[in-house]
Amino acid sequence: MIEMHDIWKTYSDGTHALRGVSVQIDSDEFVYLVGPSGAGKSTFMKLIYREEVPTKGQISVSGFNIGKLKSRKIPYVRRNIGVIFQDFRLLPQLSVFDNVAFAMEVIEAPRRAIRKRTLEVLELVGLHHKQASLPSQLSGGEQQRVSIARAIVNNPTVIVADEPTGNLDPDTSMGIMHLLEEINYRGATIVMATHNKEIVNNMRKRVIAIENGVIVRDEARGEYGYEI
Ligand SMILES: Nc1ncnc2c1ncn2[C@@H]1O[C@H](COP(=O)(O)OP(=O)(O)OP(=O)(O)O)[C@@H](O)[C@H]1O
Repeated sequence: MIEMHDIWKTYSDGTHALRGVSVQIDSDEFVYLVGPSGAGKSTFMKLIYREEVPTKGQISVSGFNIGKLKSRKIPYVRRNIGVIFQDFRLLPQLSVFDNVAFAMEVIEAPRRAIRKRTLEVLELVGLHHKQASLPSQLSGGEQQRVSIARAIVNNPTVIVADEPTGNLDPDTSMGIMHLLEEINYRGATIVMATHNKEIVNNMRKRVIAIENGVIVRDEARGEYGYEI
């Protein structure tokens, strides 16, 4: 569960990226975050995975008041949140297996558990057979599936995806969406920022629209609602 109460985010140059956002997202939800460029979507997501802290207001994720978290607790909370980016952000010198395993190594999981779980999530994303490849040897869709495997390997309760299909063609994008649906079905909350009208209109889910740092629309089975 994610709760924001009167969240304001003002960057150091005075930009008001979010202006009084209040929202509740339940544990089983899949939410699309839409809105024009510069509306505040990435900022909304960064507050969830604690890349940024709010200037004002309260935010809690899975019961943690993450705006006011003690620094020693940050790694513990972060492992409960998987993040997926448009540009994949894989480590180019590491194999597919090691890119995924790395996320478990940093939390000091036991070696055998790392091997078992890494192979399990690579199977889930359909890349078991590519475990020894380098990211540069994969297609864009395959690289995104590795980044999804990395995001879910520690069993997070929340997945934040910022334009996950932004660099992918329509067919590959649908494959990624089905994978995210499966992960949601298995119990993770998913918040996904997107400019992809077809996906939002074809896979009807809750849509939260942000404009100018304010939530202007919040619909249970919403539409994209913008022309581009
Ligand atoms: N680190 C920063 N310092 C100053 N201003 C920032 C910073 N990050 C974002 N902004 C500004 O905050 C506002 C919201 O940006 P944000 O990245 O959240 O928008 P967005 O909706 O994700 O846009 P896009 O769809 O283009 O990714 C914009 O005006 C942006 O220029």
